Amino acid sequence: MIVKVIVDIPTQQVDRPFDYLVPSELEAMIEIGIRVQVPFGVRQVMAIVVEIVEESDYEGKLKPISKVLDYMSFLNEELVALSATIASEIFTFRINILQAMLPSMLRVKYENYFHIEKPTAFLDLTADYLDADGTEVYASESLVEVLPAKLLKKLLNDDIIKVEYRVKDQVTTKTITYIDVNQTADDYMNELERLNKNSKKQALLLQDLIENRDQYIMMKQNDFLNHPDYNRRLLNIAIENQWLKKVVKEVYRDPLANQHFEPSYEQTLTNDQMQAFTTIEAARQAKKATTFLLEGVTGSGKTEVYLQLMQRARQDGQSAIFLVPEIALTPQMVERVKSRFQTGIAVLHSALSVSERYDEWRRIIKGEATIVVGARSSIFAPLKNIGLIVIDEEHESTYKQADNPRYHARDVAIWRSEYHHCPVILGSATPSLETRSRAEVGRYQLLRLPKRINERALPQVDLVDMSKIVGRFNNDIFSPSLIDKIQHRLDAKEQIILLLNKRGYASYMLCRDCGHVLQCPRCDISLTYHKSQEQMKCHYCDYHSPVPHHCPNCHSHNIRTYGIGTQKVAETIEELFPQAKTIRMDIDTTRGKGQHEKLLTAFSHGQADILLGTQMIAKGLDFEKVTLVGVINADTALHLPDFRASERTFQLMTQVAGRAGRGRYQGEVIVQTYNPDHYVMQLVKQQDYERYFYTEMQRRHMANYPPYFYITSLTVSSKFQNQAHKKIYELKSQIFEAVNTQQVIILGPSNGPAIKKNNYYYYQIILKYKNKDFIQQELKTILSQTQADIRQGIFVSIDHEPQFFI
Ligand SMILES: Nc1ncnc2c1ncn2[C@@H]1O[C@H](COP(=O)(O)OP(=O)(O)OP(=O)(O)O)[C@@H](O)[C@H]1O
Ligand SMILES: [Zn+2]
Ligand SMILES: [Zn+2]
Repeated sequence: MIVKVIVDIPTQQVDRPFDYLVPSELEAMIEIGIRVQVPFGVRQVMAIVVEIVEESDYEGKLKPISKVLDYMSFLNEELVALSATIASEIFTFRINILQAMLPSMLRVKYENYFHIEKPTAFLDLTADYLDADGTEVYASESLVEVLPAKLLKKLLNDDIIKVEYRVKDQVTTKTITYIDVNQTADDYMNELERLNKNSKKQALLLQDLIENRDQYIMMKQNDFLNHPDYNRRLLNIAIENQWLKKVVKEVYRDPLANQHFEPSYEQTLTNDQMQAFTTIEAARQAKKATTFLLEGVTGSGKTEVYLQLMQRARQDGQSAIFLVPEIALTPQMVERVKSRFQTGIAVLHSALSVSERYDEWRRIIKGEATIVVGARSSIFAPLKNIGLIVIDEEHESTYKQADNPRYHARDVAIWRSEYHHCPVILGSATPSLETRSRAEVGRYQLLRLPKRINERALPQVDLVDMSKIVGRFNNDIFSPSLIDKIQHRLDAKEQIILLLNKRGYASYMLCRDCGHVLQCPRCDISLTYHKSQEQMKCHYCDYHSPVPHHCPNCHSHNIRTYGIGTQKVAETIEELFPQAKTIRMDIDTTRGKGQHEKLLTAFSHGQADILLGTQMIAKGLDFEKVTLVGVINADTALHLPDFRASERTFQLMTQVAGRAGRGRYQGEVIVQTYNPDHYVMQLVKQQDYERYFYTEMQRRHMANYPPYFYITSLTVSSKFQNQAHKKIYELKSQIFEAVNTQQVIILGPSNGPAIKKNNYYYYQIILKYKNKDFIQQELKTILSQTQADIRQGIFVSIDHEPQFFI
């Protein structure tokens, strides 16, 4: 057997398959997508099997692979083939894509352990190879050395043993402590007779052990301790006297096992929903890889359409992928999927432990989970026979990976759909301009849900001009009209969502005497004030320092924080509405695992009147009693130097406004802004996505921005400013000479000082072009030079369709 592998060396020269011999004893372990270790030059490297062949074209003598690193493959043929396409489309190496496709737990240092699931079967089958009969001994990597690969494979396939990944130096296994009986009832009788008459509790326990001995067999320690007459001291005595013994067992926890989901049933679709449903369902049945844009206003029932379509796919034995922008922010969505389907769902959540995640992947590969819910990287879930891919809130920038490999989940979804001949749904109330314009020209099929469910009205949006308010009232946070509306809703016992738009905005520290702003010494930005930890922090690197009491520049004590944080707003709410209960959601209050969910559940159960938060509260929430949404500061991000600044502002405002009035009561929205005449604010007020789309398209057209032009950014970074500076100009002239400058517009680098992040200096140029053919080859050339650049300490990155700029 010969395998073709891609080695884990990200350079152009080796970005192709290499042939290796498989020693016959390892053949049984080989699968496509499995990681192996191979000799490469003078060293051993990791490699991924991309093809299994019988013969090689290679002239020389083939070397054998040294080791098999996995016991099961997390990739399949489809994904391995796709990795080549993606790599060439986004200017990176194939190994980078393959690595990104693997579950993240394989990217950390881990050890394999074997857990023996079926001891009897295990002992029967391995009797010829193992002399000891204790199964514990073999529950480690050493099993590989003792058993032939074929047998090992059989044990794994038949679930007799299971591989468990444990992160090195980190205990991830969860245990439960049991207590167990250690003597016979007669023995307990004897003990009771010998017992000092004053030991009442002990007597009670022994009495019960005599009468109900069976109940103490493998009893959970907690159950014992919860017994009203027992306590820890008693347990310790019982163990010392050997009446009882302790047994510690590992548990494999299904992250969703303890959660109960009320089953939800299919709703009768509205006419608009029905139309979308039947069109997409027809494409699925006809095995057409059509991409649909489901453009539906907030609360129009997009999710119900996804769920019913996934249900149909499942009924036909197909699988489905459902992508959400961020799992932690969308607990309600996960709950809706769970409660509809109950079983066979894998939720790929970054907060899962390594072993939990391993279990989820294994269920996907074994076909036990056919619906995968997750964020961006779940688009690589190794499902077979996909019948539908859904990308909810398709406009979110989180679908594009910000660092290498810079893939966009939407593109991957469309490629996969072509392989599986299945439809893709891109859903949003505010589609990205790229997507909406593709629907315009027919590359995607546009389906609309223009109305809310049950003909509910969209909430009324009012703009409040803050420039007329600041300084005239007691506080600069709430306008009188917002205060008025909040009071009104509180009186009516309805709920309120308040958004503090922190995008492009932070609290910094400024000296009132000399104007000095506290800066990060390693980066080019001001430090942000974090009240909860009383620290100044850098948002680019991990630099932090205590809050200074005097200005480091002029020593004045007149140094203060500027800008508002959620904490400050929460304090103001408390002053203004002492009777109201507020839940605050921001990075500080949601740090713990499951914390988002807890806060949102509390709010949905009516345990608070006001939900105050940053943009994390804008997405997908469906609370029926929310009738007022207040945006405290709408335009902090409007003037960022980014051509998508207004698009993002429009999307955020529309999304958050959409949280109001989803139930029986009419909703309203107050948007506080310093730019009430700005077209974005006007269109937010009118809640008119279509008008917004055409207006914005015109602006993009005039400035030659996407979707009229493609954009690729080239970023150079180095610890030495002059080196980075020199390199960016070299690249610029290299491109200038190689391409037709009628076809490719080169912008930058900007004349300002270099951006400095974490002690690296950054320069960027932007390429704009209408036709990829004019630039493709040159970008590949630049990619092929990167290895040589790295040796000189210069990092060049190519970002096709960047979401953010430096
Ligand atoms: N056909 C239907 N009949 C009755 N209720 C429905 C129907 N479809 C959806 N709903 C309900 O209407 C509400 C809004 O629907 P849903 O959350 O699916 O809208 P959405 O378009 O996904 O919302 P958003 O994009 O604003 O998050 C939900 O509470 C949902 O259960
Ligand atoms: Zn910094
Ligand atoms: Zn000063």
